[in-house]
This record gives sequence, C-alpha cells and structure tokens, in this order.
Amino acid sequence: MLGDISNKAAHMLSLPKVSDFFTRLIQRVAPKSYQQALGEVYVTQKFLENFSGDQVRFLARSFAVPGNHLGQQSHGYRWPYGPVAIVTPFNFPLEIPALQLMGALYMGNKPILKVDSKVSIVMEQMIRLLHHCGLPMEDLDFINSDGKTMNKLLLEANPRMTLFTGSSRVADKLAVDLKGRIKLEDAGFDWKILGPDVQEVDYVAWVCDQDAYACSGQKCSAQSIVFMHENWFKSSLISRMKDLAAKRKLEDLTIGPVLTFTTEAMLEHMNKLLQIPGSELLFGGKALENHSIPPIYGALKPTAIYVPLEEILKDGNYELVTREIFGPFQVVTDYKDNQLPRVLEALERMHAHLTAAVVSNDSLFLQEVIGKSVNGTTYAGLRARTTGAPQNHWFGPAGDPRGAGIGTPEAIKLVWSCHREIIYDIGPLPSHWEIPPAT
Ligand SMILES: NC(=O)c1ccc[n+]([C@@H]2O[C@H](COP(=O)([O-])OP(=O)(O)OC[C@H]3O[C@@H](n4cnc5c(N)ncnc54)[C@H](O)[C@@H]3O)[C@@H](O)[C@H]2O)c1
Repeated sequence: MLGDISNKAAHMLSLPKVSDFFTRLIQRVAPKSYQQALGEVYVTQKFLENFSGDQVRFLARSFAVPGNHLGQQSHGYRWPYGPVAIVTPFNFPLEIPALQLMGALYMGNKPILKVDSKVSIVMEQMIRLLHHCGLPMEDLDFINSDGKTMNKLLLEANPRMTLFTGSSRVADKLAVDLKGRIKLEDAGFDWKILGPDVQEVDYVAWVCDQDAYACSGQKCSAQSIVFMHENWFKSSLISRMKDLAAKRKLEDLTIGPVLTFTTEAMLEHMNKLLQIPGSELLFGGKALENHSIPPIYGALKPTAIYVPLEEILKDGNYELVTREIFGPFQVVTDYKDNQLPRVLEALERMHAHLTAAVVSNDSLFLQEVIGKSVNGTTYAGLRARTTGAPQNHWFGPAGDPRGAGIGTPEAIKLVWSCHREIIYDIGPLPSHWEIPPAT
C-alpha cells in the first residue's frame, strides 16, 4: 500500500502545477530562493519514487541462519517501534518532515509529527496530498504546537522512539527527558579543508559561496569554517568568493532574513571574533539595507571573518570560533603543510560531526584527513561540498550513538526499526532423548 501511495505522490509532485505550488508555499514561510525551495520538492519527489512498488517491502527484508539441529533456525527481522514521534525544524519545511514521516510509516510505525509551527502549513498540505493518494487518515497524527507543548506531550504520551531534528540545545534536553529513547540530527559546525593542490579556482569559489550562503546560511550543513592551504590562500579564491557573495540580493532571496539570530546578535558575534589577535573582516560584516525585515529577525550581508589557526586552537577562543551561527556567516583560516596536524586537532575537538568537505584530488592528502576525522556525511575530491542532502546518499552525523540519518534505505532502517531475532526451534527431538544430568 505504501509503495503505491509513494508512487502516486511522486507522480503528483512531478506535475509542474503541484511542484510550483509547494515551491511557492515553502518560500512563503522559509526565506530561500525559488531554486533552493524547488530543490526540496525535487528531493522529496525522487525519494518517493525510490520507495515505490515493492521497495517498501524490501526495506524490511529479513534473514535466516541455520541452527544446530533439525527444526532450529534464527530469523533476524527489522521490527517497528510502534508509537513514534517526529520533531522537525523550520529550515526545511517539506524535505525533512516528509522523508522522516514516510520512513517511519514504511517501517510499520504510527508516527505523530510536529513541524516548527512557523512553517507547518507546508506539511499540512503535503499530508492532504498523501491522503489524496490513499494514505489512511488514521495512519499518522499531526500536531501544531510550540516546543514546550510538544515536550509535555512527549513526556505524557511516552513514544517508544522520537526522531528530533533541530538545535543541540533542545536535542540534549530531550535526550535526558526521554531517557535516551531518541535519535538526533542536531547542529552542524561544518568544515571544509582545501588541500595543497589548487585547481579550478572559479568552481571551488562557487561551491564555497553556495555552501556558506545559500538559504542565507540556514542549512545544518552550511559551511561554517574553511581551512585553506596556503596555496589556496595565496590564490584569487577569496576575492572570487567576495565577488560571488556581492551578487546575492534580497529581491530573489539569494540572501534574506535569518530566523533565529538578530542582526545585532550576529554583529556582536563578529565583533568578538574580530578582537582575536590577527583576525580580520574579509567581506560583508554589515546589515542588509533597504528592507522591511522585522528586527526580531536577522538581516546580514554574506560575511567571512579570517581568524589565524593558532588562535582558533587556544582554549579561550575555540568555543567562540566554533559556535554555529545559523546565518550567512563563515570563518576562514589558513594553514601550511606542517600545520595539518593542528587542523585535524581543531576538527577532533568539535562536538557536532555532521557534514564535511575535503577539497583535493591528492589521494594521500584525502586519506590523511578522512582517516583522522569522523563526520557522517563527508564529501571528498575536488568537487567536494558541505551542503546538498539529496535522497541518494546518507545524510546524518557520525560519532554519536544517538545519531540519526535521512534519505537512504540504511537511514530508514536504522532510525525507524530495531533488530529482532526469532529463533525457531520446533523439533523434532532426537529419538530416544533422555534427560541429561544437571549442568
Ligand atoms: N542535522 C540535521 O539534519 C539538521 C537539519 C536541519 C536543521 N538542523 C539544526 O536545527 C537548528 C535550527 O532549527 P531550529 O532553530 O528550528 O531548532 P530548534 O531546536 O529551536 O527547533 C526544532 C524543533 O523542535 C521544536 N522544539 C523546541 N523546543 C522543544 C522541546 N523542548 N521539546 C520538543 N520540541 C521542541 C521546535 O518547535 C521545532 O519544531 C540548527 O542548529 C541546525 O543545525 C539540523
């Protein structure tokens, strides 16, 4: 049934009229460009295509292992949790809740879904579409509430598993409140390392710009810090990044409102960074002008701050420099060949290991960095990026037993089912069996 529903829903989302409707609806509540909003609709459509037909059934594929004697065999199953909850943030109003919701259903659970109330109209419409495609009304619950109310609901309803996507602050609170029955997709302070081999400067500058500033930096996978090998630092990369950032404009929302930081808070953070010896403003650092964005939101030009590597690593500075600013803001630093261990030390000390990019085609360099880091979604190679969570690869943190994933069969199985083993042992007993001595 869910394969059929996914098939129909994917087809509907492929109709230009429907995909345009959802794209515009996303834009009404989450400040991003048409292209970025369309990306969410596209990923959701492809995901539904992937789980059409019998693919839902195959997700729950079991296995059998022969036992010790005739009639004995163990069967390993992916088993549902039953009543589960999904809590999702404002920045991806369609993609995150739709993919997690379908994953929960595919594995046989009954989910209650709560999307950030600023943007929940998008999922409300998507659920209507799923009902239209045949999803029974009673298969999921949908609630609109603030975080506090949801917290209370979770404590009272006691779901067997909760998938939380959002800030680390709330994630850590819920992990305690729910006694660990939770999986998390939380904050990202995502890094990019540019290796010694400088090539395709225009392309790498463009990827840096998209990674740091698309959706005004409000992606959990946004590039928060770039470590540039001195060869890149001496190239024209930064000036090209500056040129690209300057092309972003409010009219088409290639830069726009920041929902969880005020302009003042971002400028204050910037000024604190600028007090670190040797740091400097590379570009941006000013409020957007000529707009009507209410002051409870942020409006900042795409900003990059240089901070020297040795300063980043100092105890007094490290936490400040690696704080996730959910806006168009990044830190840039440089390193020499002999400082690579110091760069790796900086990565190791980060608490959220979500996405990462190692931009190099030098295999030995890639191996060194990948072997000594842990981020769950790591792109490696000249075209590496930090953002981009298509349905065709795993997206999620690593190095944390609570870490969840989204998108792929592995993610769905890990998050939405547990392992159960049934050992069939039906006999017969060997003929002439006698009670042996006690052991
Ligand atoms: N790892 C990922 O896949 C991923 C994806 C998107 C966003 N994020 C992270 O999300 C953050 C931005 O989103 P946000 O500001 O909406 O996050 P948030 O933590 O403030 O809110 C996330 C959701 O939790 C709800 N909530 C808040 N307090 C709650 C509580 N006590 N109990 C239950 N629910 C509660 C909110 O209403 C919202 O629906 C960033 O840190 C970003 O990195 C992570």
